[in-house]
Amino acid sequence: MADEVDVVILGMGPGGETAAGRLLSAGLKVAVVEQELIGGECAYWACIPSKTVLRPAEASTGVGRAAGAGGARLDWAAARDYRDDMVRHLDDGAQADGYAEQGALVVRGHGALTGPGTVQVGDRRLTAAHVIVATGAQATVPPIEGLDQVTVWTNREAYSARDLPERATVVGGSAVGLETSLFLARFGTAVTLLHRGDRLLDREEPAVGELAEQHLADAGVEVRTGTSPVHARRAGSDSVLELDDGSTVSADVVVMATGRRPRTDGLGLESVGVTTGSHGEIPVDAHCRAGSDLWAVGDVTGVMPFTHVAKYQGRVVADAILGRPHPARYDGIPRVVFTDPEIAAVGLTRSQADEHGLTTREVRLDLTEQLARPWTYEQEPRGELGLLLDTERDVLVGAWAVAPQAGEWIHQAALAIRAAVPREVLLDQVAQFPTYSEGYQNALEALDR
Ligand SMILES: Cc1cc2nc3c(=O)[nH]c(=O)nc-3n(C[C@H](O)[C@H](O)[C@H](O)COP(=O)(O)OP(=O)(O)OC[C@H]3O[C@@H](n4cnc5c(N)ncnc54)[C@H](O)[C@@H]3O)c2cc1C
Ligand SMILES: NC(=O)c1ccc[n+]([C@@H]2O[C@H](COP(=O)([O-])OP(=O)(O)OC[C@H]3O[C@@H](n4cnc5c(N)ncnc54)[C@H](O)[C@@H]3O)[C@@H](O)[C@H]2O)c1
Repeated sequence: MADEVDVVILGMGPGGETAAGRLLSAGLKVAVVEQELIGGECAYWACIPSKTVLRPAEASTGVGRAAGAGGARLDWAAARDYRDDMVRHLDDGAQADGYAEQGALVVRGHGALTGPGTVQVGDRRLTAAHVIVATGAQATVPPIEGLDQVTVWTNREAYSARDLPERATVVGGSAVGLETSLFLARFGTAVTLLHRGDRLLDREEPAVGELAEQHLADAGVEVRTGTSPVHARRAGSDSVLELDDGSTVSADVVVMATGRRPRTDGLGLESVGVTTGSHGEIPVDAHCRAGSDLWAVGDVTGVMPFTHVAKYQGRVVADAILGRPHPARYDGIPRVVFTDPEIAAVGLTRSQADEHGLTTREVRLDLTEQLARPWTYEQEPRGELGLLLDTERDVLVGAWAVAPQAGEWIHQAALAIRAAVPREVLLDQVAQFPTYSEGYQNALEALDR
């Protein structure tokens, strides 16, 4: 016999949870299916533990950077204990109880579509008017010969480790690679970061990658660009990578930060006529519709793999199911890397604007030359801001910042881009004093000159 509900949600990471919360509040009968832990990758092995252990690292160096303060000491055991509390000791019992109390049918196990509106979880069959696929993504490890001989970590091991290695080789020069390198280096690991491209964060403006490399080097990370591992081998207790430039790197652990792939294995997509895209993603329209009464949200859609996007898409789908559809827009979505200082960006890069045929003007501002806040904040101030203006529409289309707390104050640019706020309004807007946000006005004025 089948359990009949209004909506089945496959996967309870941030995307699934957001949709579930909204649909349950509206009084719908919802079944939530989870094969591991309610909360998903983000809550247990990604965003939450990584930001939790990066924070003491930032705070302790921040103390040293503030004149008259000093003497902060990092304590890995204490940081780890707090991290373990933050990830609920990998126990989602309270989450399951919470959903059950809200009226959800909580089903444990791997869910697979068996046809339109039907899902099989073990020997349990669910039928529903709508199915939302929110199964996320998993770390990919490149097929390097010999890798099975060495100690390999992905984000899961890095952010649940009890003990940290003395030496680590991190492969991948994007968000996970940068954050993990900084976290390990701050807690005393000797880190070599390998990146096959010429510049870190190569989807961002060139200046961003250059600043990222400089700040990581300042934190003691050895950054090696333009090289990748081609072979791995064990030498005693060492995990050795042989690189394509003929050199080798030895460490206790190799951390693979080489990207993620949508989780669609065994999902039964063929039973509902869905074919995945070239990166394994489930293609969706602007309402996150993947088929007739079939929806997909979060990393599995390959749209923008961030928790805030998964949550946004969860809202978009819930609203569509509840009869108040609105298309998702992604032009004002911030991208942040929690290094020290933080790296934040939103909108288009110059080369993307060129591809769109936009006429643009850009400005890059050293905030320490014009603002008071970097100097009141730390004695060796840091901070740069870049803006990209569409000169025909006279609105911002891109922004980036590499500066303390940039992830907090990028939102002004995000809203300006999303709402196409006219430049003259932005110029007339007043920021309180002193703040890094004042940089927007200086940068906009510099654009005029
Ligand atoms: C190290 C790291 C740090 C990150 N930090 C940030 C950050 O600071 N900010 C940010 O915005 N993003 C961050 N991200 C990205 C973020 O983790 C993802 O974008 C987010 O988790 C996506 O949410 P989701 O709901 O799509 O999927 P997930 O969080 O992956 O959840 C999917 C859930 O579906 C379940 N599932 C899968 N298949 C099935 C099935 N067939 N049946 C039942 N259940 C299933 C899984 O067990 C999982 O619980 C980080 C990623 C990594 C790796
Ligand atoms: N703060 C945040 O919001 C945050 C933090 C961490 C991760 N994330 C998200 O999680 C996702 C995963 O991050 P990521 O950094 O793992 O993935 P990514 O896809 O952004 O970057 C993968 C990196 O690995 C490299 N790489 C891939 N294959 C390789 C190979 N065979 N040899 C050498 N290098 C190789 C790529 O050049 C790239 O630098 C991203 O989409 C990211 O946005 C977000």
